Amino acid sequence: MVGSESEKKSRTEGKPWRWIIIGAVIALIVALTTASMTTPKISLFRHPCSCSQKYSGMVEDCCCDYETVDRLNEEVLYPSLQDLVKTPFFRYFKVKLGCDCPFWPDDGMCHLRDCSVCECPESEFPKSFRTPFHRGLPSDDLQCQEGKPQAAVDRTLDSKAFRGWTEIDNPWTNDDETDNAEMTYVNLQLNPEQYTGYSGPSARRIWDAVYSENCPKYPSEELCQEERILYKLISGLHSSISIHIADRYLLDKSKNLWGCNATLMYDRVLRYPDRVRNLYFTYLFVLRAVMKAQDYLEQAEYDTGNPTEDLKAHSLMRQLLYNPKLQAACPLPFDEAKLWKGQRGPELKQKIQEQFRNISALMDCVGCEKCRLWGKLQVLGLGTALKILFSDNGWDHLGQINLSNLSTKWALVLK
Ligand SMILES: Cc1cc2nc3c(=O)[nH]c(=O)nc-3n(C[C@H](O)[C@H](O)[C@H](O)COP(=O)(O)OP(=O)(O)OC[C@H]3O[C@@H](n4cnc5c(N)ncnc54)[C@H](O)[C@@H]3O)c2cc1C
Repeated sequence: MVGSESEKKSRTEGKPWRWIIIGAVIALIVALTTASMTTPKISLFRHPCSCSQKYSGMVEDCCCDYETVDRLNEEVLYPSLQDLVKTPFFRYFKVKLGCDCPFWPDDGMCHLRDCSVCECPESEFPKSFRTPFHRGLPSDDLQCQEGKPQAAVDRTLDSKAFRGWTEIDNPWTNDDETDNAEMTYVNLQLNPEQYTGYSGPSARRIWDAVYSENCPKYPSEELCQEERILYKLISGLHSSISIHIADRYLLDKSKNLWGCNATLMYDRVLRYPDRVRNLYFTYLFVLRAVMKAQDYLEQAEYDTGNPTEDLKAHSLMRQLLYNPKLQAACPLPFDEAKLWKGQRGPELKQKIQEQFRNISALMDCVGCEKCRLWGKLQVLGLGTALKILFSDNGWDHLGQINLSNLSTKWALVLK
């Protein structure tokens, strides 16, 4: 999978691939917060075959150009998000990790979540997973986990002072987040998005369902702008997932050596310009949601029970929201006011909302716990961005919402 040394070198020279990580910025700020926001030194623009293609001009359907996105990401968003995601407010994510797949409950995949949380026979379960603070890779003999042992989520929480989140409802997503009995907290810093070994029919089935049933392939003459946007959001998310897999790849299992798999990154994303463009699109869409929610994010309470860290989170958030470079260079990353205008507007919105809810529900069918965690987090981030941008009652309506998990989700998108 990994290319030759010279090939790899040529692919790793040049600009850092930082913007990608922010790409999901709005899965929002949530994805942001994670350790997965490392800085792969892959050059998007000087790849030997991708035709040293430099992306230029306006990002399609957006109001900002490629060069500006690259610059803002490198100078403002990426560094800010790196700090933000480490604060307790952003690093804890409340999630229902149970596998309640509503579409094909009997395909034998859903029991896998239990494997990773310890219903495997003791002999099958890596010892390292029983040690609360273990972070390395356990031996590779976990029979009942789809993917590999590294697919299991580390549920260690490192702060006793942490207060916990109040949940909110979102018409764009499927989860009932008020069902506390089934929710669990995860420290995202301990569970970076990375290669897990999850692939094959189960993974393929999810992606097929996402695209074919809920979000038809683009380009298609029959797609209107709103449908095209849904497709691009999902494709951008898919690119982001593939890039994270490539960025933190298990290069040598016997040595537990992790690093960037440049070949995989190229094969899955960089060689397809539309996948790269869709990543930029998703990035700007999420960024617009963050900027639209500026007042809300500024006034929100960042309260995890750790005053010093919470103050820091608030201050970092303010620095990000009021960054003069950001305001000047890209004041309106995406113009949501153009959408849902035609006669079919309300009907179309309902349809797309339902499709996105289906995609959200599909995350419960992902047969690898860590992939499910990140899939849910990022879809939640996108769902939050959709809610911010397309709420019927306008953004003020969201003033009643408790920020806690909302911002976590945003962080994800922004990652
Ligand atoms: C929600 C979810 C989360 C996942 N998280 C992880 C993870 O954290 N770690 C991990 O190791 N694995 C993860 N996986 C599995 C991973 O996404 C791949 O499915 C797996 O690595 C197999 O890859 P593949 O080469 O078969 O292509 P896949 O990525 O499975 O793609 C399937 C098909 O979709 C199309 N496609 C691919 N990319 C795009 C795009 N950007 N836009 C439009 N179409 C596209 C192509 O036709 C491709 O053949 C996840 C899967 C899902 C469904």
